[in-house]
Amino acid sequence: MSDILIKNTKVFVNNYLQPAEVLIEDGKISRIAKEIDVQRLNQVIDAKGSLTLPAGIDVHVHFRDPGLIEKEDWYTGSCSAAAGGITTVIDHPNTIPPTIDKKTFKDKLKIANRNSIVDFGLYGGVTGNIEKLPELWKSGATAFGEIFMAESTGALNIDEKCLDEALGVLKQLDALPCIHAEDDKIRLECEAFLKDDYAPDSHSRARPNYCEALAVEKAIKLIRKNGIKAHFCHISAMESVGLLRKERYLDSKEGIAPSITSEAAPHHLFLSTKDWDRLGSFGRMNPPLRDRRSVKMLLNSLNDGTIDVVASDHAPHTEAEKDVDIKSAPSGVPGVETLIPLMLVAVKRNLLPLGRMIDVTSKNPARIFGLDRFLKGNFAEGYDADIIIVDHSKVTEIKGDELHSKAGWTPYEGMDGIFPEYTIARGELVWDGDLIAPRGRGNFLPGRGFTSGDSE
Ligand SMILES: NC(=O)N[C@@H](CC(=O)O)C(=O)O
Ligand SMILES: [Zn+2]
Ligand SMILES: [Zn+2]
Repeated sequence: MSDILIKNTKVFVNNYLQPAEVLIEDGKISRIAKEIDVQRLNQVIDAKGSLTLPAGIDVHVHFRDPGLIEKEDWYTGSCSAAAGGITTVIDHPNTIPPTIDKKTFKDKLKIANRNSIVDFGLYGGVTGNIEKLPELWKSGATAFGEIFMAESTGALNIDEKCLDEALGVLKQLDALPCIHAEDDKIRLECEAFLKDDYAPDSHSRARPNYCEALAVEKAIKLIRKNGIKAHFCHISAMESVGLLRKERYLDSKEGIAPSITSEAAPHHLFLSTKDWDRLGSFGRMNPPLRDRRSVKMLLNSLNDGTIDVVASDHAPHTEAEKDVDIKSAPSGVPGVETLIPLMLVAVKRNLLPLGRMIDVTSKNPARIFGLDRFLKGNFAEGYDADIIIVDHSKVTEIKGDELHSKAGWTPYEGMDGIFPEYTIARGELVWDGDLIAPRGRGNFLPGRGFTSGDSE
């Protein structure tokens, strides 16, 4: 494996940016110092004053492979990740077939092993398959979900009774459930009421804030009843944030670590219901675009620590699939490649501090999903060299046709992004303006329940 010395750069260490050099050996960060003297080196990168930062860990992607590879596959999805500064992903189970038992898990693992250029974990799906959860855990599922409380792409949603049962089993396994919280009864009622309304923004009205908040509330009750730790996917409504804040408070009063963690998606942080006019049916995703008040609240809660993680919910669909009326369009937008670029612009605009951005895109996802065991999520000597080099002054326009997802479009068209100059994954240069990584170089990062021999 080639060694790399990054010269003429700045690193964010001890809470401030400081000039440094970074030495990478055997895939690890081996030294961070003002000056590093080495005799023989394979490669020197002159960062020309750019920042060397931890790469992102995106715990919420839908790479669509197997079964939906007209939308994305493990190679294109992982290329899109690497080009956007993400070196680890966790893939959700709503593929065809869905990842809901040992066989479908192993089949997806084989495909990912052969094709992914970034390291990856896989979620185990939760449907009516309660008796299959232990075998998914043993096969190496990182966590479980997304557990759909309402219909979304793939229609894997379950009712409260089934959720309760699943939480009971996952508690026994000591595995983490990840919940897509929307209330399906409210969705059905609102959709029926809006059945003749074809305005794109009717999708936001069909799944209103209280549709999410009520599901969050119900899920919290079941989480507490089962005494389990849990994670909420893509929180978007201000009312949900209030509920999560309360749970944080209750845990802190008991003097215990937070039992409930959550993530926000870039489309809920950087887009709003104002974008319906521009996006039309391309703006359809679940949970839907929210109004400015929720957007502001979401950003505040990312800053104050109520929300722990930013994850893309990369959910690509082709342009042809999306370019239909709002009710026929599938839900979901691509986002793995634009997550870090949008967050870097947010830092530049003082919407959140750089240290907090690093926490929510790298440190916290590693800790919550147990990837710190693999030496991920810490920009420090001895940890995996998962690194991006970014020129913070170089703001460019996001263009869908320059991104690497099969989707070929982005809801952020024309918006500002700061893209990485280089992405280094476990010490290997994978992106330098071109993708230079061999297919299949990504490693599987199995969950804690993995029993070797059970998953080859
Ligand atoms: N977010 C979406 O609107 N769609 C996701 C599924 C999901 O996360 O709900 C998809 O897989 O297409
Ligand atoms: Zn979801
Ligand atoms: Zn999703």
